[in-house]
Amino acid sequence: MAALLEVNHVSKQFGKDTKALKDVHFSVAEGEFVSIIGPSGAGKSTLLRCINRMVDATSGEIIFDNRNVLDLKKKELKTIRTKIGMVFQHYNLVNRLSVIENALHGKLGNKSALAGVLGLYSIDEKEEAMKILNALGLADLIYKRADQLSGGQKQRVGIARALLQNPRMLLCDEPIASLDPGSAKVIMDHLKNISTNWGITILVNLHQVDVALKYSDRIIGINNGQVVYNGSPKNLTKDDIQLIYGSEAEDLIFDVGGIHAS
Ligand SMILES: Nc1ncnc2c1ncn2[C@@H]1O[C@H](COP(=O)(O)OP(=O)(O)OP(=O)(O)O)[C@@H](O)[C@H]1O
Repeated sequence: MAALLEVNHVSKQFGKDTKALKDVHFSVAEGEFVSIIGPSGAGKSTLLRCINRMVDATSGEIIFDNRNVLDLKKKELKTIRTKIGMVFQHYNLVNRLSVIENALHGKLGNKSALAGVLGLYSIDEKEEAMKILNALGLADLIYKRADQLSGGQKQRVGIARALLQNPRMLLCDEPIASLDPGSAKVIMDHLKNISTNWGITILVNLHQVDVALKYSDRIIGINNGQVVYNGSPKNLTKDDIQLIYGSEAEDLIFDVGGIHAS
């Protein structure tokens, strides 16, 4: 399948000394579900942020839908960002607004500033929001304020908002790190369904190796800003885990249990 995203030799340096990404190189096919794993500080969030230019890479190329994201001017960047939805660990909802108002914020990238400020949404947009909220099991909660929701419900609103952009890809930065195991499973099942049945490409940062093994078409392992594993979950060995996590690996191998012997 054709690559939707190509990350070509991307490096990112913060200040004089911090090399957060070093010559990172991989591609992602349309509709693929790819997990990025690695220890704290490995560069996972920086990588996702470079892809939608929340952070500017120091060098390299990021080709999304045949355009180099790093070359885009403000207006083109705004257009391409509507095609790249972002899902955050802490949801980034507006607490005083309702579920449906938060979800409709996904449409703001396509609107004039005035229409956005006035909250002017068409009937079609509202119907689309209802359809997506229904698919995410939120139909009964549409008028509830965001600050009255559970963490798992908030994250589903965050996903609905991202889907209302009509994205081709979702970047999910630790989407289950603040959730209990039950809510985490619901979120991962929704993300998998969005990739498999809606054809939307998913790139997700995860701390949990067992979750990455269960849900991913492919795993990218990062250590100290470098890609040290890029392959199928089926082929991930204890040696690969050791390479990705270094001294933290022993606990993880114990937790993951079923991982293949190298
Ligand atoms: N805005 C910034 N300014 C300076 N250094 C930064 C900045 N953002 C990240 N870093 C540094 O870049 C490196 C990679 O950080 P990043 O947050 O991408 O790692 P991570 O793998 O996502 O970690 P975690 O799993 O803990 O979220 C770290 O050394 C971090 O301190």
